[in-house]
Amino acid sequence: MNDLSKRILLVAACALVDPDGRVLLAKRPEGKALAGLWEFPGGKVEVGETPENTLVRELQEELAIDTKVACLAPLTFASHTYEDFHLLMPLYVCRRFWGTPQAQEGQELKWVRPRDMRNYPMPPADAPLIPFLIDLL
Ligand SMILES: Nc1nc2c([nH]c(=O)n2[C@H]2C[C@H](O)[C@@H](COP(=O)(O)OP(=O)(O)OP(=O)(O)O)O2)c(=O)[nH]1
Repeated sequence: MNDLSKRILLVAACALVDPDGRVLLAKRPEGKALAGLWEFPGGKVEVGETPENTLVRELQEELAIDTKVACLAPLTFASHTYEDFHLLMPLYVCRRFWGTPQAQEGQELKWVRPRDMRNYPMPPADAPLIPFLIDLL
């Protein structure tokens, strides 16, 4: 199968930033694809959603925090071919949210400085995103 015959999966991801310039990573639970890897919170963009809507929903579902579309700033994106699909993943930055992130799905959470992210194994699509966060923060 060549790349062009794969479906494009649109996933919205968020770099939540704390006042110290650290970014929240979540460990993908056992049993899921890419289990054990550290990822940015987010998820698939559902029919009828904008990527920003998706993030407001996912941040509430996964972390029980509230934010607003206006608090999500686009930073960059990932474009990566996996075996079953091609991932297109816009990455947003969010510094303004309400509540303290608490894992709602048993995921381990960690606030990590971008320069330390190389110590946290991430999905292959995510590696090219790290330099953008290092530059920003
Ligand atoms: N949320 C998120 N997903 C990522 C990242 N990097 C990366 O390759 N992905 C991939 C993993 C999944 O294939 C897809 C996200 O899908 P998802 O989190 O909504 O769905 P999932 O695989 O957990 O499965 P499910 O909800 O359908 O059970 O994007 C990342 O940094 N954050």
